[in-house]
Amino acid sequence: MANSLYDFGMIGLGVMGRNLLLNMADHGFSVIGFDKDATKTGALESAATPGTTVKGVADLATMVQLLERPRKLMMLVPAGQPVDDVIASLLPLLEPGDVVIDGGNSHYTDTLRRVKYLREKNIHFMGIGVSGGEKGARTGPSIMPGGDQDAYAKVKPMLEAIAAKVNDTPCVAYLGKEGAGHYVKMVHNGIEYAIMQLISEAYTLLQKGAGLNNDQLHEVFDSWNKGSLQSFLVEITADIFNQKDDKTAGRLVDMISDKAGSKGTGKWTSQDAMELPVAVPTIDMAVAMRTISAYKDQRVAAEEIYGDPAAIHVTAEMWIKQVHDALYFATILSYAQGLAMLHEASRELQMDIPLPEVVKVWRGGCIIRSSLLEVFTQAYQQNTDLANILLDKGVAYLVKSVEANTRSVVAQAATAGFPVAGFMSALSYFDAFRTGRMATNLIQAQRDYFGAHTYQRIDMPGTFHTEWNQ
Ligand SMILES: NC(=O)C1=CN([C@@H]2O[C@H](COP(=O)(O)OP(=O)(O)OC[C@H]3O[C@@H](n4cnc5c(N)ncnc54)[C@H](OP(=O)(O)O)[C@@H]3O)[C@@H](O)[C@H]2O)C=CC1
Ligand SMILES: O=C(CO)[C@H](O)[C@H](O)COP(=O)(O)O
Repeated sequence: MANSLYDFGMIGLGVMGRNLLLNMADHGFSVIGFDKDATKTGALESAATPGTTVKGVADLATMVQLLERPRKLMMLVPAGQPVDDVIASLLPLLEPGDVVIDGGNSHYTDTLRRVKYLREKNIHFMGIGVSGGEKGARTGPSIMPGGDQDAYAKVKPMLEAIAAKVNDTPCVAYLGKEGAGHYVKMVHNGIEYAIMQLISEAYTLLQKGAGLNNDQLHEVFDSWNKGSLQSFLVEITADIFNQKDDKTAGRLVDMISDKAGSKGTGKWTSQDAMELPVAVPTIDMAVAMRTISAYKDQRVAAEEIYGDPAAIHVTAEMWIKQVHDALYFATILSYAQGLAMLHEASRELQMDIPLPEVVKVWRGGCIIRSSLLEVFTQAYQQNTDLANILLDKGVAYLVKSVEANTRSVVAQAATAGFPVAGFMSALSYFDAFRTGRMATNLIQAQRDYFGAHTYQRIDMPGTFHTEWNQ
């Protein structure tokens, strides 16, 4: 490699950057990575598969000089200021036509700003969502590119080579204009938050409601992963219940604090949904529950005052079946909310997001991959402009098949006092969505009564105001 230039460069050799670069090398690309921490550049080279071409450098200018023109490089650094800092350091080193990719979880409005700024300097800037965590990055992630189509053409063969494959189809596709890649990744993470919240609710209903121990929880989630709930998140949940603690005689899950962290993408999904506007209450609830999880002292004090949930009065066998169905129902509703958000954002923000491609890209490699994505892929084959997957006949059949058990779980959990805001919000969204005439006519009447906000009638066109109670 002494006189040759490298195919691809990576800035930031943390969890994602290191593994994605090694994945590229495994697929025959010569790669070079930069990190300011020399231990990470050394670790990159020593982790490379023998026979692959991988170099680590601790000087950015050296990396840029060693890249084939036009240069193709990606940054995988924390979102926010670090991305702007990297761009500022890169700019004096680049030439017109070079392609710079932000593969991190940046907010799409930052990506829009950076695309514009770098376009003025004839640099192609792309926001690309990457999902799959550490293992996915190494062996095949789901990749969500958006932005400059010419730039995408330059990196497409490499992205297709490293992406996860489903039936030999790479889990990567062009997903829309400018900030679309990061928008789709943000909503992916919003759905991820919702499903994780629902699984944690199923856990409490089975553990505290039916008295299942960790071995039994492992068995239940493992069996669920072999059926209609097959998914990456259910699969890793089964594994988690099996993990022994290396510091005590118990299981690790029981020793982990119940304060859940977050890096922002779930909150952004809720915030941007309200901006559009579109309703994503199960995602909103998932964000809120992580927030409530931080109020540890207050929750412990409140438990003293209000007591524990009451018992569930069905057999464990029946309860497991009902909770399974509620999780299936609410998981479909979480995808429905996220995909409806993408449908609306595509139109409202002129991003041209191809929903049929999004669900195909999510079938493999990503954190929210599940057998349900095949169902949704078929739904979008029937109607490429489907506003909400709940309107698809195949999806409706599945939802109806588990509706009664979902109502039963929500009713019993509410009666007993279990915290199942995710399940409740999914059911509430469903019940509002399937109501042809909601009670919101009364809200319109109230708004007109106190604020002269006007209303529309159902029997004639126009805008009306009434002097109420005259
Ligand atoms: N971990 C995951 O599962 C996933 C993460 N992401 C996203 O990918 C991005 C990277 O995440 P991840 O790899 O987990 O993070 P890590 O913290 O593991 O790695 C980030 C790397 O960026 C470096 N870095 C930080 N600031 C700068 C800077 N100003 N200039 C140059 N390098 C810098 C860090 O160096 P140092 O440590 O020396 O500061 C570190 O090597 C984030 O946006 C994250 O949200 C996306 C999908 C999944
Ligand atoms: O993008 C990811 C997975 O898809 C990252 O793991 C992200 O950090 C998850 O979000 P949070 O840290 O807020 O739970």
